[in-house]
Amino acid sequence: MKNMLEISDLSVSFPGPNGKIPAVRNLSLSLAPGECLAIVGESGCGKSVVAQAVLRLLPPGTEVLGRISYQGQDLLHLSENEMDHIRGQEIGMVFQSPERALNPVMKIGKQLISPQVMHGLCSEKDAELRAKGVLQSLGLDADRVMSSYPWMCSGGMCQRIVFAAVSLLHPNLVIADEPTKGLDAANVTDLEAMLSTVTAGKSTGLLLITHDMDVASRLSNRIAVMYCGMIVEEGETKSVLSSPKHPYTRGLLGSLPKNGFVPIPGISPALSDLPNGCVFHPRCVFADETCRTEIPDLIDGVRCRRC
Ligand SMILES: Nc1ncnc2c1ncn2[C@@H]1O[C@H](COP(=O)(O)OP(=O)(O)OP(=O)(O)O)[C@@H](O)[C@H]1O
Ligand code: NI
Repeated sequence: MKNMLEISDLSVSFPGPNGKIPAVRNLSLSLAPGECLAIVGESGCGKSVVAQAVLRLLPPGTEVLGRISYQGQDLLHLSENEMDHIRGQEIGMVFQSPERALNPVMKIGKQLISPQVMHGLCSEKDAELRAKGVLQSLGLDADRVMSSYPWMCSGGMCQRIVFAAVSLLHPNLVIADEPTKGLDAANVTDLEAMLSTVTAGKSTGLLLITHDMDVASRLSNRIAVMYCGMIVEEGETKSVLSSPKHPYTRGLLGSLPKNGFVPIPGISPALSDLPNGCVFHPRCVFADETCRTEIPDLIDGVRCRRC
C-alpha cells in the first residue's frame, strides 16, 4: 500500500555554543496506512525530535533539512495555518504526561467539544454526544468526566481522555511519543489496547515512539532502532527482535532485565562531539579500522559493515 508518511534524508540540528548540534542525521522512514512503526532507542537518541519535526513543533532557529511527505504534501513547506489544520485533524498526537496535554483550567467537556467544532466536524450538540460516546467506550463515566477538570482525574484517566480527544478528530496518522511512560502496569495494558485500535481499521497509521521494547514488540509491525540521531537498524518487528543484526540492537536487547541485564560497554557520546566513522564504533567489540573512519550505509535495514 502507498505510504502515508515518508521521511527522506531528515537532518535536524540545534544551535549550540560551539556550532550546530546534530540531533538527527540523514534519517529516512516510511509508514503505510494501517501500519504501526515503532522508533526505539536510548534516551537522547533523537526519537522525540523526529516526532517534533513531523509536527513542525521544533523551536525557531532549529535547522531542519530533508523532506517529510505526508499524503504527498511536504510538511516542511506548509504555512503555519496549513499546519494548524494538519495537527489534530490529520495527525493526532499522544504525548507522555497526558496531564500537560490537557488545559488545567478548562473542563474536560469543553476540551473535547471545541476541537471538533473548530475543525468543522460537527455541531456543538453532536460534538458533545460524540465525546460522551467515546469516553464511555473507554470505560469512563462520561457525565462526570465531562464536567471535571483534568487535575481531578488520575494519570490513567487523563491518558484515556487524551486518547479520546485524538480519536474524536479521526486523524489519518497518530504519533504517540512515550505514551506509556509513568503509567502503572494496568494502565499500560489499557493504553496498549487503545493504541491497537488506531491501526485496526487499516486506514490509520501509528508512529510509536518508545524506549520500552515490550510495548514496541506488542504494538508495532516494523521497528526502527536509533542511536545518536541515526537509524542503525530497521525491519519487521518480529525479525529485528528475534534476530537483531546491528551490534547496538543486540546490546540494547541484551541489556533488558529478561535477557540478562548485560549493559552495553561505555556511554553514548555527546552530540556535540560525535566520533568519526560509525557512530557506535567506540562501544563496539567488532569495530575495525574502517569502522573508525567511514559511516556505513543503511543496507537491507542495517547500518553496519560487519553485519
Ligand atoms: N529544543 C532543543 N534544543 C536543543 N537541544 C535539543 C532540543 N530538543 C532536543 N534536544 C536534544 O536533542 C537530542 C535528542 O533529543 P530527543 O528528545 O529527541 O531524545 P529522545 O530519544 O526522545 O529521548 P527520551 O527517550 O529521553 O525522550 C538530545 O540530546 C536533546 O538534548
Ligand atoms: Ni523523547
